[in-house]
Amino acid sequence: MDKKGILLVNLGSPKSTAVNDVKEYLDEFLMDERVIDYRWIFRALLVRGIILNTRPAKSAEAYKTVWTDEGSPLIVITEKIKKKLQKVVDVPVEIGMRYAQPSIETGIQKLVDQGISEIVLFPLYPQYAMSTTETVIEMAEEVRKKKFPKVKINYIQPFYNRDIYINCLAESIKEKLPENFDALQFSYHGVPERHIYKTDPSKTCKIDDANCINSQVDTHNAYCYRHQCYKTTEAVIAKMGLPKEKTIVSFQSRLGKDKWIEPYTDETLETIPKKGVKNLAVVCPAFVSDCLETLEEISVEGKEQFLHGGGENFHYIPCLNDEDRWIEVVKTLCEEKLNDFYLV
Ligand SMILES: C=CC1=C(C)c2cc3[nH]c(cc4nc(cc5[nH]c(cc1n2)c(C)c5CCC(=O)O)C(CCC(=O)O)=C4C)c(C)c3C=C
Ligand SMILES: [Fe+2]
Ligand SMILES: [Fe+2]
Repeated sequence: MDKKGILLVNLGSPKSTAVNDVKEYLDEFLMDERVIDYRWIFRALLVRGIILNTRPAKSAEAYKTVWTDEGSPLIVITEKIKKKLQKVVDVPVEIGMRYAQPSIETGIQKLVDQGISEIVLFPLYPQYAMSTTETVIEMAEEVRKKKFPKVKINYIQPFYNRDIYINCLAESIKEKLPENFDALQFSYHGVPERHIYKTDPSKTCKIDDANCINSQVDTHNAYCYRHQCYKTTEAVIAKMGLPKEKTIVSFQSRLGKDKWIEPYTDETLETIPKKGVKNLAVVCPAFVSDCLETLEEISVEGKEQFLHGGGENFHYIPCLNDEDRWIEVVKTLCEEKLNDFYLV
C-alpha cells in the first residue's frame, strides 16, 4: 500500500519586512503569468520597470504593521492549521507556499522524505481563480513532473459552496458579529475582470454581469470566481438567516489601472455611510487565514475609509484561521480525497 500525506498550500509571504525581501517576493508573485496575464515582455516591463520601483517600500511598511514575533501572520496561521490538523489525521501533514518559502517543492520533498508517494494537495482558497487555485495546481504539477514523477497528487477542489464549509463560516461569523450592525459586508479579494473571461474556455464566465452575480443561476459555469463569491455569500446569509438587504458584496486589493471586478471595497466603504450604514461589520471569505490584506487593508485602511465617509462603528470579523470547527472541515475535505485516491 502506498503511503499518503497531506500538503496544505497557501499564497506565501516575504521572508521578512526588509524592502529587498518584499521586492523578491513581489517579483516572483507578480511575474506569475496567472497573476499578471500579459505576454512576458509586457509583464516584465510593467512589474520590473514600474511596480517594483515603488511598491516594495510601500508594502514593506504595511507588512511591518502586521508582522508578529513569529513572522508573517499568513505563514504563522497556516503553520497552526497544520499542527492542529496533524493531531486529528493519521497521515503526515506539511505546508507549502505558492510564492517564497516554504515552497510547494519544499513541502512535497518533506513528504517524499517520509516515504510518501500519494499526496492530497489542498489549495487553501474557497473560490477558484486563475491567480489562486489554478496557479497552485500548475506549479505543483510542474514540480511533480520535473522532480517527483512517481508521486501522485490528488487535488482538493474549491469548496465555496460545500455545506460543511458554509455552516462553519456562518457559525463563525454569527459568533463574532456585534449586537448592532446596519450591514454585513463580504469583501472578497478582487481579480482583473478579464480573468473571469479567460483561461480554459470551460472555466470562463459565459453569461452577462447580472446573471453572473445572480447566485440563483445554476447553469452558470462552475469556475467563475465572481459567481463563486456570490454563491458563498448567498449560502452563508441563508444559513445565518440574514436578509439580503443587510448585506453588501465587494472586491478589494485592486492593483494597477485595469478594470477589476466591481464593486470595489474601498469605494463602497466611503459611500455607504451616506446611504445610512453607520455601523458596519466586514468579513473576508476569500481568505481562510488572516494576512496583510485583511489585517492592514481592511482592519486599518478600510476602517479609516469608512469613518472618513461618515461611518461610526467598524467591526472586522477575523478569518477562520485555526478555529477548531474549521480544522474539522479541513480534515473532512482531506479525508474525502485520501479515500478517493483511486477514483481520480
Ligand atoms: C494582479 C495582481 C493580483 C491578483 C490578480 C491577486 C489575486 C489574489 N490574491 C489573493 C490572496 C492574497 N493576496 C495577497 C497579497 C497581494 N496580492 C497582490 C496582487 C494580486 N492578487 C499583491 C501585490 C499582494 C502583496 C501585497 C501588496 O503589495 O499589496 C495576500 C496576502 C499575502 C501576505 O503575505 O499576507 C493574499 C492572501 C487572492 C485570494 C486572489 C484572487 C482571488
Ligand atoms: Fe492578492
Ligand atoms: Fe460569471
